[in-house]
Amino acid sequence: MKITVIGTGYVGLVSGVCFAEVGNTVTCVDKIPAKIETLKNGGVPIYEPGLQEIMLRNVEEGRLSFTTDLSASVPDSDLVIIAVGTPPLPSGEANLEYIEAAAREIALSINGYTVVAVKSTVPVGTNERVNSIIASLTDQPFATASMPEFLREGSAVKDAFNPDRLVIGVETQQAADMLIALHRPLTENLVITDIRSAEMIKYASNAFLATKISFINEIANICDKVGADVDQVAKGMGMDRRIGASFLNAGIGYGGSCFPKDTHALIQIAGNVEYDFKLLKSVVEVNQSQRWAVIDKLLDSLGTLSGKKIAVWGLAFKPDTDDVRDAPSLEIVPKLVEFGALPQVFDPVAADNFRREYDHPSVTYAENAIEAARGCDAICLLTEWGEFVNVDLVEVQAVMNNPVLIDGRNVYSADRIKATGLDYHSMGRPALLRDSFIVAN
Ligand SMILES: NC(=O)c1ccc[n+]([C@@H]2O[C@H](COP(=O)([O-])OP(=O)(O)OC[C@H]3O[C@@H](n4cnc5c(N)ncnc54)[C@H](O)[C@@H]3O)[C@@H](O)[C@H]2O)c1
Ligand SMILES: O=c1ccn([C@@H]2O[C@H](COP(=O)(O)OP(=O)(O)O[C@H]3O[C@H](CO)[C@@H](O)[C@H](O)[C@H]3O)[C@@H](O)[C@H]2O)c(=O)[nH]1
Repeated sequence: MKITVIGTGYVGLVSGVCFAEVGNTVTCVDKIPAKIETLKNGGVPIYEPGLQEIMLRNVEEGRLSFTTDLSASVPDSDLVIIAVGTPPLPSGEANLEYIEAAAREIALSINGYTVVAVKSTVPVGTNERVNSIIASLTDQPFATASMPEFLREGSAVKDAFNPDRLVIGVETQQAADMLIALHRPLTENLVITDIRSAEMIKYASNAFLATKISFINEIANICDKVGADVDQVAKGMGMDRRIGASFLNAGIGYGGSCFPKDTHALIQIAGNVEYDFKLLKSVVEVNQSQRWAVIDKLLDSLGTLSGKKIAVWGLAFKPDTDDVRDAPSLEIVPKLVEFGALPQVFDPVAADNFRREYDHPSVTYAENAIEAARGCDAICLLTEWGEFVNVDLVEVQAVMNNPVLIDGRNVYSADRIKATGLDYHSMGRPALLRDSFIVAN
């Protein structure tokens, strides 16, 4: 099958590589010449473990190419996938200008029967809008489809090749047959449904995962007060298959390019049909206040933050990515500065992206975890990179001015903390350091 993918962000690039790997001929298009230049030279404009190797192999074997010229590849394609951004508008609604522009460009280039599938996360009704834009600009035969993407940054390659399920929203059997054939090599778990339901599945999935995170974070806050351990609570809950163990890691809340944007968008989608999505509004509110828990714990430990050197470990919204979109660090570090603190920050790959979003003379950039900790009055771990998880805590304590460690992701065991004299604070694990705390793994 000949496929054009429009947009070379995470979704466009990873799905382009994935569909090439299973035997299709794929052209990835982006309107940013620098991105296409990087890709043509064998580079990857995003940080995604494992992607480059598969990408280069598919280029070498002639199944994958890159261009800025949409009109050159669309006419030959059986399938055109729209994977452009849908960033939030100030109202929280998804900005659909890139989707609509792509639909117009596709309409002017299609030649013969083509399926146009939207992979971007879009509100219910958007595929119908894409359909009417294309229909208004061409008399060529086409069908539209919704193919929401469920990959996670940092494990995008693994997710793309081992999906739990794939969702295909279609309205003709011909389009269904084509898209089933395309996805079968990846999984047997295909949900073939109508377009509106497919669009909704994506938002509902992200909103539910965000709900799990805010739920366990509130349980963590209660554990902090009643002297329990949220990790043990999550373990005990998660073994019930009706609940499931994943997405119950308490911490400083969710960030990234999807959960914050998509929860706000779903609240708006509901509001547009006069439905007040009370539960999801609370999920968002809990997530916001969870970020301040780090500051509260610092204030409890240090009294004041004015003039204090605070090491910040991790700036990316999660490990294994350089993405800082809606990262907790982008609110926590400015708040530290507002309180008069002097943050010493370190992230293995996201420091440049962070600095582009927030640059302040009070912030210094360290070369590694130990250098960030040197002379500090406290450390805040915001992202659970391996470098922080596996650090020698005895060495860390030795270089600090004052041994306070706020573990925003609950990564350290009781044994490791007890081997130090660190004044350790986690998110909902006050029971951890009690002598009577016994756990068997
Ligand atoms: N990032 C993720 O992990 C993820 C996962 C699942 C779904 N999604 C959804 O997928 C969509 C894309 O996300 P992303 O993070 O890959 O986006 P992104 O913003 O990183 O990349 C989008 C790319 O599309 C290009 N583009 C925009 N209009 C174009 C046009 N007319 N022609 C050619 N190129 C064009 C842009 O230049 C940009 O490079 C969003 O709706 C997002 O919510 C993202
Ligand atoms: O138990 C957990 C799990 C995650 N997080 C946080 O939640 C955020 C999102 O994490 P994750 O879901 O792993 O990353 P994303 O790449 O944002 O992926 C989500 O968003 C994508 C874009 O829509 C979807 O495709 C994925 O299925 C969905 O998991 C991060 O800040 C994590 O730190 C927690 O705090 N606790």
